[in-house]
Amino acid sequence: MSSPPYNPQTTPVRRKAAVAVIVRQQRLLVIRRSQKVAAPGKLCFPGGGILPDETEHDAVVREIAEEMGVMCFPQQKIWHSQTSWGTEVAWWSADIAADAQLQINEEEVAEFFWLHPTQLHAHADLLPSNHEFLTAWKLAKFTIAGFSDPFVPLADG
Ligand SMILES: Nc1nc2c([nH]c(=O)n2[C@@H]2O[C@H](COP(=O)(O)OP(=O)(O)OP(=O)(O)O)[C@@H](O)[C@H]2O)c(=O)[nH]1
Repeated sequence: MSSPPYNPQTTPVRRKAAVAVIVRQQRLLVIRRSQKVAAPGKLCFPGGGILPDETEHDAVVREIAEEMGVMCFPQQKIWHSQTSWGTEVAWWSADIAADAQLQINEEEVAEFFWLHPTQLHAHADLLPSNHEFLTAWKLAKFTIAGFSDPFVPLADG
C-alpha cells in the first residue's frame, strides 16, 4: 500500500533537529554533507538531531562543536519548519568568534563554504527544506541580522 501524501497537519513528526545560521560579512556558513550521512553531498547548515532531554540551544552548541570544531553562541530561534520527510527543524541564528578556525569532522562534513543567500538559493545541491527556509526569509517571515538586502546579489559576487 502506498503512503498517504505529505500533510504537515497529519504527517507524524519522526524526529527533531536544530541547525545554526551563522553569518559572516553577509555570507552564511554552509556545509556539504559527507558521503557517509543521509542526503550525501547536499548543502545545508551545520546542525543535527536533538537528543532526548536536550534543548534546541544545547543541540546547536553540541552539533556545531562536533561538526565544525568550534564553540558557537546561539542567539535566537528564527524559524521552525517540518520537512517533507517528517523532521521538525528549529533554525537558530548563532555567532562564532571572528577569528574562529573551523575544523570539519570529515565523517559528517565534506567541506564548508561562506555563501550569500542568492548563491545558496541558486545552488543545485541545496537540501529542499533549506530552499523552503530561504523562500520564507524572502517572504519576510523572519529577518536575519547582518544583511543589507539578502536577495540582491553582492556587487563583489
Ligand atoms: N544539519 C542540517 N540538517 C537539516 C538542515 N535542514 C534540514 O531540513 N535538516 C534536516 O534535519 C535533520 C538532522 O540532520 P542530520 O542528518 O544532520 O542530523 P545528525 O547528524 O544528528 O544525524 P543523526 O541524528 O541521524 O545521527 C535531517 O532530517 C535533515 O534532513 C540543515 O540545514 N542542516
